[in-house]
Amino acid sequence: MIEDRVETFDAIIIGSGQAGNPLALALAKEKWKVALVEKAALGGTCVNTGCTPTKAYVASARAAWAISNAHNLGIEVPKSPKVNLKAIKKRKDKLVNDSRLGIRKSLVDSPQVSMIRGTATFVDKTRIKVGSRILKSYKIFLNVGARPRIPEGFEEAGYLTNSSILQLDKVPDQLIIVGGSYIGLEFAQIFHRLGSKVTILEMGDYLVSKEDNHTSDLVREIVENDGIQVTCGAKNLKGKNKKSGGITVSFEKEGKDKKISGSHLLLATGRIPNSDLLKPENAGLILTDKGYFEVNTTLETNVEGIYALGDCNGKGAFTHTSYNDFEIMQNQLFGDKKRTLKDRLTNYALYIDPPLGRAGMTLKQAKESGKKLLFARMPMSDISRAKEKGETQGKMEVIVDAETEQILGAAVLGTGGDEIIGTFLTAMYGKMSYKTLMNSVQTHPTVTELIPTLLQQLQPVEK
Ligand SMILES: Cc1cc2nc3c(=O)[nH]c(=O)nc-3n(C[C@H](O)[C@H](O)[C@H](O)COP(=O)(O)OP(=O)(O)OC[C@H]3O[C@@H](n4cnc5c(N)ncnc54)[C@H](O)[C@@H]3O)c2cc1C
Ligand SMILES: NC(=O)c1ccc[n+]([C@@H]2O[C@H](COP(=O)([O-])OP(=O)(O)OC[C@H]3O[C@@H](n4cnc5c(N)ncnc54)[C@H](O)[C@@H]3O)[C@@H](O)[C@H]2O)c1
Repeated sequence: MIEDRVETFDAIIIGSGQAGNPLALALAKEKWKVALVEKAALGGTCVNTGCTPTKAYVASARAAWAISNAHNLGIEVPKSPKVNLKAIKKRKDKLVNDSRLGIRKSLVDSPQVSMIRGTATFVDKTRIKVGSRILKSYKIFLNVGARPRIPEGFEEAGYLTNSSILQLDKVPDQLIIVGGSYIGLEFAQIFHRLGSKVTILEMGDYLVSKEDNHTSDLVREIVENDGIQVTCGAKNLKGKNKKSGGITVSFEKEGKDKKISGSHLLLATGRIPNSDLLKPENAGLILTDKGYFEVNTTLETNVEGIYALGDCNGKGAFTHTSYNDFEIMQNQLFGDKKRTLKDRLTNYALYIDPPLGRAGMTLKQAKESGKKLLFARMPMSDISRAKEKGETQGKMEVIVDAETEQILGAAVLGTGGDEIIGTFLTAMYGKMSYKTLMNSVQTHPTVTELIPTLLQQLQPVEK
């Protein structure tokens, strides 16, 4: 009976994320008949509730901060800035909408692509159900992304997530943020700078615990210098709505019971993959213990013909890693088949101000690799350009393989760090000797000109 209704395609893509959309267009260009299934807004997380809206808010928050701190540069501003969150949101909504419309237009303009709205589930290895429709293909690409993880203890609390906080049109008076990592820190600084009193509660001993402790400590110093309250080592957190309005979060710290109250609560406690929504068991797909699809280095799952791209494969959690998955897929399907996950280096930025740019290994990871290492670290306060800007918080550091002379990792926490890290990354992709970069002449006055000086300071690392 079901077979009567089956619509066949050369490929089915599930999820209009950072890999799904370009893949649909690339397949269409090769004259494949493609179904692209999406349950929510086109563009996925990055466009709608991730990078684009948050970095729009980061820009507004930076403007508020620059005005409030202009007196440090000899500019007297008669009054503190008046923040209009409605206007900030409107600007953000326009950026998001323009991006969505661009994606929509490119897909609609492609007659090979059928846009199908709804939640997809597997019927079996080759068939997908969306509402009353059954789609069939021997090539299925999953780009279903992830959603906020809500920990136990918040069943009785009204909370915000990265998505709902972007819908507020009034700045919260007191914002409690549970989770002191990428999402928590970016929103903490945004809303603090827009006028909220912000408290971060983190269960671990360090903020951004994936970084080296030295980096985490400096990040903490930066956000605390801004005026954000931070409590690490907060265990057993529970949230409750107050009868009088607002929220109370209770927790334990060093064996003592503590409590704080606020007007709003943001949960920034990690993300879980949307793999479960697909009923993957119907296709015999294997998931890792954290719910990610298991993939090989060319993104194929344990089921032949089914591929997983982007956040849902657990191999990256960023827009650029999802897009790179698309590039690998395209190369495997239509190119020389040389590109694989093995080529990719770790890189990302944490968009607090000043930002942290990261590439390759942390020092802890490099030590665990057992390689002979060289290491150097310098404070941002040593750089003329940082001094001239009056933005001297942070550091630059680099780790080198003593035998190959190649750079294994770098961190630039400081003004322009998100851009400057690209210099290290380029040297790493080029498998360049650190000496080439050390002997390069960089432009004065830039923060990048510290790189050659930093490399001159390299010292062996004790095992
Ligand atoms: C607050 C925040 C800030 C971020 N900032 C950055 C940043 O600055 N830089 C950066 O690189 N990364 C950032 N990220 C991460 C980045 O947004 C994601 O890594 C990126 O969007 C890649 O996602 P994706 O392509 O895997 O899937 P997504 O973009 O999440 O798309 C998945 C799509 O699949 C759809 N879907 C899911 N299940 C089904 C189903 N069963 N049927 C139909 N459709 C389905 C979803 O509705 C969604 O549209 C941020 C994330 C957040 C939350
Ligand atoms: N700039 C960027 O590229 C950017 C920005 C935001 C998000 N992202 C992506 O989004 C992903 C998710 O970010 P995230 O910050 O939510 O997740 P995360 O997994 O990095 O951090 C979650 C934090 O919440 C804490 N936590 C978890 N449960 C808790 C509890 N019950 N009580 C107290 N603390 C608790 C954890 O210890 C951890 O520090 C990241 O992996 C990142 O890739 C990227």
